[in-house]
Amino acid sequence: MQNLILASSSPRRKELLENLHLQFEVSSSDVDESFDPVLKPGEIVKELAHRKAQAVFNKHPDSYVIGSDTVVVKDGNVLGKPGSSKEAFTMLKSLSGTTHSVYTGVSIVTPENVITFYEKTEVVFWELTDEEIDSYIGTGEPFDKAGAYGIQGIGSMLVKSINGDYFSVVGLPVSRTVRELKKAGYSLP
Ligand SMILES: Cc1cn([C@H]2C[C@H](O)[C@@H](COP(=O)(O)OP(=O)(O)OP(=O)(O)O)O2)c(=O)[nH]c1=O
Repeated sequence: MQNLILASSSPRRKELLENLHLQFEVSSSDVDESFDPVLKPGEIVKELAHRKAQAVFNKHPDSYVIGSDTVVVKDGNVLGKPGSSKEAFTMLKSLSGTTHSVYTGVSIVTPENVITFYEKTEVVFWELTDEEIDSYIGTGEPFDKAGAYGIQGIGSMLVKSINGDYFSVVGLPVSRTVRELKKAGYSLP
């Protein structure tokens, strides 16, 4: 049985992979999450996902390791996690009443292969009043999430529609990940 590791500290990613009833461990390592701003968003999330997976693989070189990274992109600006309430407000205000893209990169590093891909999902937000934005920030939910919202939580109230994989917005495009894992040589139970 091959050893599977999710290289992530995100409780959401763990939960999404658990839904598949696969046996895996969780391990994360601090990687530098800075990126070259001239890169396209798909390349950024692939690079960061690969960095996360490779760092854990280096410590467990006989394992199958999955790393992932999510960013929100609005008008060419790449939004990560907000560092303050003010930044969360600016992010949510920019997303209000418009469409943005969520990019999630996934990298699978194994003793024989490296497979890295990304998924893009379009998300449409309702028009939000400043009061609605402030009260959402007051819930504390935005702070550990790219773009300052969580579609799976109270942030679901902000979302009018999506086009693409819901699970990718939450942080891991599970169905594509499993297909790529199989291609990488992982035997599903
Ligand atoms: C847009 C959006 C993002 N997110 C989360 C997914 C990611 O956890 C987070 C983006 O930060 P990431 O840097 O991708 O991940 P992370 O730091 O949480 O975890 P790790 O690097 O250890 O794997 O934003 C949601 O939970 N819901 C959403 O709707």
